[in-house]
Amino acid sequence: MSSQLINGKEIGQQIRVSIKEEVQQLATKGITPGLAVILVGEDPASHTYVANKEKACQQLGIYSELIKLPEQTTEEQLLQQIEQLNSSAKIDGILVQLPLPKHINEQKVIETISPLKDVDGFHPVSVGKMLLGQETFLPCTPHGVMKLLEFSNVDVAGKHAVVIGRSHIVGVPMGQLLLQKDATVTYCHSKTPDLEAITKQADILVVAVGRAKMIKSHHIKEGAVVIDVGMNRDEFGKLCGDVDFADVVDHTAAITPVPGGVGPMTITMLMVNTIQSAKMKLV
Ligand SMILES: Nc1nc2c(c(=O)[nH]1)N[C@@H](CN(C=O)c1ccc(C(=O)N[C@@H](CCC(=O)O)C(=O)O)cc1)CN2
Repeated sequence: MSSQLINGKEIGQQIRVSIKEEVQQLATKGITPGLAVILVGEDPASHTYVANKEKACQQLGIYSELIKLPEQTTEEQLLQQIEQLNSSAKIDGILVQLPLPKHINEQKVIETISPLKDVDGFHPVSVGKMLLGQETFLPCTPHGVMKLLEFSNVDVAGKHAVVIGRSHIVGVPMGQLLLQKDATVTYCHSKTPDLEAITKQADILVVAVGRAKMIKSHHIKEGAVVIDVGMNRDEFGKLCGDVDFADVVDHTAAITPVPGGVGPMTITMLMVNTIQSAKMKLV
């Protein structure tokens, strides 16, 4: 079967063209969107991600502040930093890069960010509104997946979507967003007894488990759409997803690669959320 490669870099780029136009429109009204990114510690991957977020802001004309804090930063110091940004007129969006060092309570940090500036969509207020289908900041990775499906003309309504993974950041909101587009959604997770029996029924399979190349061709229904949210290193240190791409690709109608699939959409959707926040100044 010939499979369509869902190119997140290209789709993200298309979306960024319209973001740039929106930023220019806002400039005519005296508004420059502003994003603050806080990075605590020395995790190399996190350093790369925040550098890419800064670069995206620069390319699109979004004002950005990168606040790098040492590993030993206390929870109290981090919360104070967030409070300052909550009241900064220049900042529309605040993002604290995850994961945080172990001595800091992630949930407390998320709940300190003003829901009005919660461009990650992780605050309980944003999560609640998302579940109710109300307008809010949607979490960037699942929102990015929905955009990939839309731009690839994958109609979700009436399809059986299976989500493997139940993290608060990806799996759970992913299923909700698919449900809101009228998919029939099944969640699978580490306690699901017969994974294959369920994934084999999926018209759309979204995998977000964090285990390199775990999903093989025997998990896939012929002609399924496969979305790989995983980001792992294989035995040679090469970046790979949760799906064994080479084994699966010929059985799919469409599939995202890693790298170049879901990952680039995460940063693009962060830019979308930052603009959405800045636009609230217009009303
Ligand atoms: N506060 C947050 N923390 C984290 C989030 C998040 O959405 N908010 N998500 C991830 C990391 N992440 C963004 O922060 C992210 C991950 C991956 C990519 C990406 O573009 N990946 C590339 C490959 C990059 C590489 O070569 O290493 C790809 O898939 O093509 C962007 C953003 C955890 N933390």
